[in-house]
Amino acid sequence: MIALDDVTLTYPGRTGPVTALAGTTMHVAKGEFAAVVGPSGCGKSTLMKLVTGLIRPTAGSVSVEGQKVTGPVKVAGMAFQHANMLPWRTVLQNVMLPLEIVEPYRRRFSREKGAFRDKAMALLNVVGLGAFADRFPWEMSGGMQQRASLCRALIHEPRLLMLDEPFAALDAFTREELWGVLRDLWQKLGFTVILVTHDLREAGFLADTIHVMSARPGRIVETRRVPFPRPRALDVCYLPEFTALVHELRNKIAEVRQAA
Ligand SMILES: Nc1ncnc2c1ncn2[C@@H]1O[C@H](COP(=O)(O)OP(=O)(O)OP(=O)(O)O)[C@@H](O)[C@H]1O
Repeated sequence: MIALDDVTLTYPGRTGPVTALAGTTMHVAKGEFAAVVGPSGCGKSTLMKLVTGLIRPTAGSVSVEGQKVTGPVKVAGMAFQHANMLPWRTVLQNVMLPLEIVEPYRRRFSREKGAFRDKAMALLNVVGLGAFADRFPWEMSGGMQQRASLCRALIHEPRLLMLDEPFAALDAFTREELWGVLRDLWQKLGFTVILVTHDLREAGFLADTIHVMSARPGRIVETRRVPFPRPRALDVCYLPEFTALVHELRNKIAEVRQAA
């Protein structure tokens, strides 16, 4: 579904060119949950921008669903570390926002507002926010806002969900709660995911495949399949095999940081 082949990305930079990625190759199958981990500044966000078509590769190719990426990718939904809810809109209105912007929903919006509203409410119910639809974001906790942000990313039924450290700003308990929310949404809706994270336990719990990047200029130095069967419960994180996986990933990242 997603293919990066031998991708190089060089930013012009204010004090001279900065090569963020060099020779990056990564493939993600349809419906797969992929995680990308690596040292700080290795180009993870750059990789996300390339897949969503916000920037073009300097060399190599990026394709989504067999189509070369040449501009913003319509099949993708996105969520980031900060929920970035619009404070003057209620939670429900925030979740419905993409339907006012993204075609083909945009042209149908005024006619089908009732049906769209039902769709947004259904998603809010899945993430446990049904009763909070008419609240404003500033009346809710960070975890609740991040749940709403996942709904907003999924409201236009994207086939690809791009997540750039979506839970990094949350406390450990809320983060684990949200892992469960994301796991359930993914199992129910079947989209493909690329999750950028610094949290190796998060990657191990959620992903089918974990791609480890080298220090800048980033490339994928290892791809690990996560062997734990699904559906996964949080208990999986306490298995010795899980701890061993996290250790191996941590060692690999330490190694690539030292090599930089
Ligand atoms: N617009 C830009 N111009 C110049 N350099 C940039 C630009 N954007 C990113 N970079 C540089 O490219 C490298 C990769 O950046 P990127 O944000 O993709 O890394 P990252 O892995 O997401 O970082 P982090 O883990 O800290 O979030 C960094 O060294 C960064 O300083």
